[in-house]
Amino acid sequence: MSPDSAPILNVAKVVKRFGGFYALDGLSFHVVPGEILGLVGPNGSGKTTAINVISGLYAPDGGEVVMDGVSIGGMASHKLVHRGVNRTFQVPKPFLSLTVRQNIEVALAYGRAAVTPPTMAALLDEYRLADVADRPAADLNNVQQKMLDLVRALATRPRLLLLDELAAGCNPTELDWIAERIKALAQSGIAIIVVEHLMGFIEHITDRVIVMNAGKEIFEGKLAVAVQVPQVIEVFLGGEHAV
Ligand SMILES: Nc1ncnc2c1ncn2[C@@H]1O[C@H](COP(=O)(O)OP(=O)(O)OP(=O)(O)O)[C@@H](O)[C@H]1O
Repeated sequence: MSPDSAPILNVAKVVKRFGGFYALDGLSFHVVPGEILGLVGPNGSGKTTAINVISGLYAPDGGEVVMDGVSIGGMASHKLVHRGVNRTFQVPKPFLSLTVRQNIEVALAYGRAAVTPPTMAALLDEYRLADVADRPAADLNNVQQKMLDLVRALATRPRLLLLDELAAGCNPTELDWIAERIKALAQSGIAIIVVEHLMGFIEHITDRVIVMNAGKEIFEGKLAVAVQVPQVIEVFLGGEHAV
């Protein structure tokens, strides 16, 4: 990442309410092309809601989501895919009765028309799905389902990729491999926002993190610095541990 790059995404004072509850309460951050930004915070702090708003699943109730200078808050997910925004889900959502190959074919056909698509063979190979290419997605194990979810997103040629707990449930060898894949994607210029609870993984792959609590950012910077900030320690460990 070049720190001088213009942001691809600006999230400015975004609010998302469910009834009277503020899941996002004035959240602001930005991400630049080629950057891996971590969104971390305790359970319920609003990380997935932020991903859901940016990817068009929810319309914000306030504030602005701006991509390439255009306000995209509330834009439908399929339109955002064509602008280059795509995501993975905490619980992957492939077409279970379609084969792995068919799932990827759908995504390839749906992706940004102006950008040359990656080949099926490369996607299957790079994400270790070649052996199961002709099996229904329902047959895949957890890691394979997650990789299929990632490949479906990549097949649409995103410029902004949102990864929601992609690494959860993976063993250390798989984590290393996934970390290298994500870093390679960022090096190709994709801006990546990663939501994870695995702090070692986050430290290894991110350039910066936003620490969230109660729908707001309470820290922005390196994770190694974040873990020394009393307010961050307090939200992760509880008040009695704060220094
Ligand atoms: N559709 C919804 N309806 C009502 N409340 C919701 C909805 N989605 C999220 N919330 C609430 O908003 C808050 C933030 O949820 P969110 O899933 O964004 O947190 P999170 O930081 O991703 O948590 P986790 O780390 O456990 O995944 C939680 O209190 C959650 O219960």
